[in-house]
Amino acid sequence: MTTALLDVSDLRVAYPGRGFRARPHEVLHGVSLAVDQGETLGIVGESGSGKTTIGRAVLGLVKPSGGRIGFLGQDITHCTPKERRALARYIQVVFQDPYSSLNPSLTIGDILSEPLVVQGATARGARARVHELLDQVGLPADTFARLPREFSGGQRQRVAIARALAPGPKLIVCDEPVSALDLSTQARVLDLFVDIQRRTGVAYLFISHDLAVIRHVSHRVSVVHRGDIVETGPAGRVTSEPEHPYTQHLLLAAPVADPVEQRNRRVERQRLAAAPPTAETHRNSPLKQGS
Ligand SMILES: Nc1ncnc2c1ncn2[C@@H]1O[C@H](COP(=O)(O)OP(=O)(O)OP(=O)(O)O)[C@@H](O)[C@H]1O
Repeated sequence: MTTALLDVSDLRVAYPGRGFRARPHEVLHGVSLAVDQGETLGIVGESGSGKTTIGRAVLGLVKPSGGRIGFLGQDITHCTPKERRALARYIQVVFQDPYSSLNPSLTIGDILSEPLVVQGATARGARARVHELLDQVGLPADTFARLPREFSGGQRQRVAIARALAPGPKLIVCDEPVSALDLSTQARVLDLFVDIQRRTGVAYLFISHDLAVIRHVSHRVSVVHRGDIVETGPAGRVTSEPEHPYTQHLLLAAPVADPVEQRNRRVERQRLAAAPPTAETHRNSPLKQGS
């Protein structure tokens, strides 16, 4: 049996309650998922469902109240700060906002060199590696000496991707990495993620509220609803023939260009809301035919 790269089982996270004697508020109720080497697991769900909290727990940014997070067979649920710093060599992150995630006073060259020098690279070695990374994410060599403010959102997100790639990680947690970008830039950046994975074999835990984005990049998809995973399966199947009523609702709520299709979906959504589907109604659903 091969060990999954990331193996999360029965993960629970509770945030502190607000106010005097308020009780902790549990937002993940026992989430289990696994990501294999070189695989993309998409995490999709509505706002507030707990997607970001899953990513933050994997990154060690929130403390689980229960469950286990394994990485290459090691238990990383409760790491010390020192162990967490060592793990940064293997687990990296790309956040949503390319504007706030880069230090505005450093050149791109310095931003990208820093993690390499921390790992022990010489200034010359780091410089050569940064040029390689810029090339890998499709940015010109003169990017090195420039500041983040000189770049568009899409270009900044390419810098953020290069920074995540710098230590040669095995897993990147991507938290809504294209949702601040316009549609055509989104498509190019998503293609870049796919291309980088082909070349490097890195795995992604890819978080998005957008089913179309998730479908584009994922091998498998887990659907999160109110702190639980309600469905996991191959991306094509989950995003076109969902089994769980919540995923069906999510698919019907996604915007489509064709106004007739949009109307059909609205009617189907209302029907689903009025009567949760049985196996029979699901078989006859328009989702099974058109999407
Ligand atoms: N630091 C925090 N303190 C208290 N509650 C929090 C905190 N962060 C998130 N929550 C709550 O936890 C729940 C899950 O939030 P989370 O950000 O994980 O959801 P999400 O699916 O990523 O949503 P979005 O797509 O809007 O970011 C929400 O009810 C949210 O209000």
